[in-house]
Amino acid sequence: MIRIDVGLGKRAYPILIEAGLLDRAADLLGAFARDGRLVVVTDERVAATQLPRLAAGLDGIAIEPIVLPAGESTKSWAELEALTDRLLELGVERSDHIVALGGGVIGDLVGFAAAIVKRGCKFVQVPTTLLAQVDSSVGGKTAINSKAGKNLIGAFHQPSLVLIDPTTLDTLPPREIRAGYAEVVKYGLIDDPDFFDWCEANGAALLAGDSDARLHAIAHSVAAKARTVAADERETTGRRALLNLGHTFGHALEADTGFSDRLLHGEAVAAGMALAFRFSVRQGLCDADDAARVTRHLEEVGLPTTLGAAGVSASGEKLVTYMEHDKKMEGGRLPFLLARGIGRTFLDRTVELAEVAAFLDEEWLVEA
Ligand SMILES: NC(=O)c1ccc[n+]([C@@H]2O[C@H](COP(=O)([O-])OP(=O)(O)OC[C@H]3O[C@@H](n4cnc5c(N)ncnc54)[C@H](O)[C@@H]3O)[C@@H](O)[C@H]2O)c1
Ligand SMILES: O=C(O)C(=O)C[C@@H](O)[C@H](O)[C@H](O)COP(=O)(O)O
Ligand SMILES: [Zn+2]
Repeated sequence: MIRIDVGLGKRAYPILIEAGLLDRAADLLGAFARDGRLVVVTDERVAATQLPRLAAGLDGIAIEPIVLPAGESTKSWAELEALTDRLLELGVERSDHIVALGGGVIGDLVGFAAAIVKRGCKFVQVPTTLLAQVDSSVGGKTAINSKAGKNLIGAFHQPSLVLIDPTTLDTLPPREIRAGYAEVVKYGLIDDPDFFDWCEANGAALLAGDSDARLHAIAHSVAAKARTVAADERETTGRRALLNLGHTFGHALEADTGFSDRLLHGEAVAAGMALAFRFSVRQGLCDADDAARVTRHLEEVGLPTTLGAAGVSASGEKLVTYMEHDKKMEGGRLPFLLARGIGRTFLDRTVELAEVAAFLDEEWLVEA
C-alpha cells in the first residue's frame, strides 16, 4: 500500500492508495462506524457501480446510504439543503465521519455539508473518478456553485482520511478518465517538466487502462498536491494558487456552458491550460514551441484546447465578466496563472482583463 501524509499539524491525515482497498473497507473504515453503521453519501451512478463493492467490503458494517443525482448541477443550494436535512434527520453527531463515495462533485458537496452541519463534522473521501483521485479528494477545498459562478460558496474543511482504490476506475467512462487526466497533466505544467515528459510518454497507456501508469499518475499527483496543501493550506501565499493553472479560463468556460455535461470540469481545465499557455506566448513570456507542445499533447489524448472545441460561443468580453468573480481577485485585480515555459508557472499580477478579452477574441479569429 502507498501512504502519503498531508502534513497539516492537528489536521494532518493519510492518503492510502492500493488496488482493492474498497474490498477490505471494514479494516480501514470500521473504526469510524457508530453502532455498527456508517453514513455513505454517493451519486446514482456510483451507487450502481461501486456502492455494492463498498457494502461487501464493509463486511457486516451497515451502510446508511444517501444517493444524490449525478453531475455538476448537484453542487447546488438545493442539493446541499436536501443533504444537510437528511444528515440531521439521521442524527449525525460532530464526531461522526460521513463517507463521500464518488467523484469531485460528491467530495466537494459532502465536504461542505460536513463543514457546516452542527458547525463541523468529520468526513472521509473515497474518490472514484481519476479527477478525484489525483486532485479533489485532497486539500479540503469544498464548495457548491452559485448563480455568480463556480465554487463561490464553500469552506476549507479537511477530510480525516482519503482512501484511493484505482480499480474503481474500471467502471468509469473513457470521457471521464480523459477529463481527470487533464488535472494530472496540470502537475507537470506547473513545476514538474519531467512529469510532463512522463505524461507525453505514458498518457495514452494510462487512458487505455494500464494499471501501472494509473497508479504512478495517482501517487505522483497526490504527493504533489499534498506538499502544496501542507505549504499553503488556505491559498494565502500564492503557492497553492498554482494548482489553479487553467482554472480562471476554465471556470469561465464552465459558466458559459451552464455547469453541465456539455463541458466537464477537466475538459474546461484542459482548454484553460492551453489558453493560459497561448496567452503567455502573446505576453512575450513563453516560447511558442512550449505552448504548441502543451496543445498537441492535450489534443492527442482527445481533450479540447480551443474555445470552439470546448463548446463555448461567447465573446472575450463576456468570458471576462465570469472571471470577475474569481476567488483570487485582490483589490480589484485578478492575478493570472501564466507560464514562462513547461513547468515554469507563476502568478502574474500585471494582467489587464481587457487584454485577456482581446486575446480571447483573437482566438476566435484564429479558429474562424
Ligand atoms: N476540491 C477540489 O480541490 C477540486 C479539485 C478538482 C475538481 N474539483 C471539482 O470536482 C468536480 C468534478 O469532479 P469529477 O470529474 O470527479 O466529476 P463527477 O463527480 O461529476 O463524476 C463524474 C461522473 O462519473 C460518475 N462516476 C464517478 N465514479 C464512477 C465510477 N467509478 N464508475 C462509474 N461512474 C462513476 C459520476 O456519477 C459522474 O457522472 C467539479 O465540480 C470540480 O469543480 C474540486
Ligand atoms: O486544490 C486547489 O487549490 C485547486 O485549485 C484544485 C483545482 O483543481 C480545483 O478545481 C479547485 O476546486 C479550484 O479551486 P477554486 O478555488 O478556483 O474554486
Ligand atoms: Zn480543477
